[in-house]
Amino acid sequence: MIEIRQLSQRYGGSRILWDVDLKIEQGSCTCIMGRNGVGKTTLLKCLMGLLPIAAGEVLLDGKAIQHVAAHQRARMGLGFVPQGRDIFSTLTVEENLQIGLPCRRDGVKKIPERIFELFPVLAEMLHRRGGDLSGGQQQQLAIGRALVTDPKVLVLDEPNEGIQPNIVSQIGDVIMKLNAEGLTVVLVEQKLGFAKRVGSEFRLMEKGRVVASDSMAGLSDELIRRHLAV
Ligand SMILES: Nc1ncnc2c1ncn2[C@@H]1O[C@H](COP(=O)(O)OP(=O)(O)OP(=O)(O)O)[C@@H](O)[C@H]1O
Repeated sequence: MIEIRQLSQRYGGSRILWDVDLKIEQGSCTCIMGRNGVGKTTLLKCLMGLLPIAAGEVLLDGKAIQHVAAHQRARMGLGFVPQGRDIFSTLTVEENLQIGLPCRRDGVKKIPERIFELFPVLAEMLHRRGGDLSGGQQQQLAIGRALVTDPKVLVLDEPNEGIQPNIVSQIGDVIMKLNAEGLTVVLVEQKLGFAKRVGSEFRLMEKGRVVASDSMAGLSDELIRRHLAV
């Protein structure tokens, strides 16, 4: 479904991603893991078209999209929940959700009820300003906003960073439910327990390269010790 081939990326003079090869299978929940600074966020931004790439290919359903603009990738079915959430703090919850509507391929102009079934708190807070929500509520709003686009793939960058445990657990439930319904999920995740709970696949990064790829059951103690332990 998604294939990244020989992708390289640099910030100015420093090279961040080195010949990254990565496959994401349709219907999987793939966790991209690795220590701080190995290039996980940079890789997601390259996938989403938010950063230019120096070399390589990004394919969605066999079609090369590395030159396609970010807003068009959203229309093609890539939904993104960025690190830090990027909620519009002066807009209401409803307005934040409506931002996703123009990306829909089916022309639906109303926020689907499903979003409020998944995250009831968003219905309760509909007319509050985004900036007035707690961190956990903002994260639910960011996921809701991505789901409003009706994505084929939901891409999340550390959705649990700085969030209280009961909301982390709710977010995990929602991700697993959506994945069980067929939504492909790509997730940058540092929390090992969460990754093991929701993920079906892992991709391990070290110094700008993917160094191990397998089903989650194959994430051995040795790989954890070598590439994840701090
Ligand atoms: N805008 C930028 N300009 C220059 N260097 C950057 C920029 N953004 C990130 N970097 C550097 O690129 C490298 C990879 O960063 P990236 O954020 O992709 O890693 P990460 O694995 O997502 O880390 P974290 O888990 O801390 O978010 C780091 O060395 C970082 O300092």
